[in-house]
Amino acid sequence: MRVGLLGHGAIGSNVAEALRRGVVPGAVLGGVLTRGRTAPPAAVRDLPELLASADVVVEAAGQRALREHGPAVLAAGRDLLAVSAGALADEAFFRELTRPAGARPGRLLICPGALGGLDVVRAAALAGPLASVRLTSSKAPASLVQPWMDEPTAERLRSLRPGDDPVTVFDGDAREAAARFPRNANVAATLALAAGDRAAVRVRLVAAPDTRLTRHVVEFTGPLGEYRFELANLPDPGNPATSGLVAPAVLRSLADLVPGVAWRVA
Ligand SMILES: NC(=O)C1=CN([C@@H]2O[C@H](COP(=O)(O)OP(=O)(O)OC[C@H]3O[C@@H](n4cnc5c(N)ncnc54)[C@H](OP(=O)(O)O)[C@@H]3O)[C@@H](O)[C@H]2O)C=CC1
Ligand SMILES: O=C([O-])CC(=O)C(=O)O
Repeated sequence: MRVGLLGHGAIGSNVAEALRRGVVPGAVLGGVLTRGRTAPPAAVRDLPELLASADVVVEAAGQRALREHGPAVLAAGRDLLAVSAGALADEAFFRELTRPAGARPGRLLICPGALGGLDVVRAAALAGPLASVRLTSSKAPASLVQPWMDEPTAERLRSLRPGDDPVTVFDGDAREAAARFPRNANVAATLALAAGDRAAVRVRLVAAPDTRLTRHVVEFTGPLGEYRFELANLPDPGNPATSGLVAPAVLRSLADLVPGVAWRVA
């Protein structure tokens, strides 16, 4: 299975390196497409070249890149494994990507990324509607700074030090979280997709000066019980906004796509 990579940053470079080391038996690196700010190994010039090099395309390049390239990847019949699920919070784009054009379009697959436990969320959602679905994410304050923030707010986040109180920077629904924090709240959109109701997930983003870890706490109630689980991920050294777990999560998802795998914990 030839893997085409969109993006060669914190996630993409780790995925590329692991594929070259043979971490996923049966999967090899096809090509890598970036905006050209770096020159990654196996670099290709444009999307047609990436598609020619790949059976499956991994998007690890951001919500804008998923919008730009996702429809053409699917229309070309390639499966698309996406990490920037926040782009799907936009209703029109969600419809476009989940009803792809083309005679035999590829499948859209959402990687769990920095999150886990989505098997439980999806199973519980099949038993009946979920209630009070909540995600609370806390991470390094500086990685929550956004271009649209006013300077005093951005500066307040940048100047938080260990010992200072945590600051809630967002409290609202998953759709708005994903749009306002495109490099932080893809997990919120992923949880909303897993829960089956993209409007119902309540999201709180917290700037936490006291921890090295990025925490995601998922809570919900379903017809079969009450659930709460927490992940505490070390940030990726290349991008503190991104959990180090995301690249291995991509590799795990790719391993499940290799043809001929006889069993799996799905
Ligand atoms: N679901 C999840 O749990 C998570 C999802 N994410 C998503 O993954 C994305 C990537 O994260 P990360 O690797 O840390 O980001 P980085 O900023 O480290 O890397 C981004 C890479 O994408 C490339 N890129 C950007 N725009 C385009 C484009 N239009 N076409 C092709 N390549 C492009 C950049 O190329 P260049 O070098 O040329 O600029 C760069 O190589 C995030 O923006 C976020 O959307 C991130 C963390 C968790
Ligand atoms: O990496 C993380 O912990 C989560 C993240 O940035 C995102 O969902 O965009």
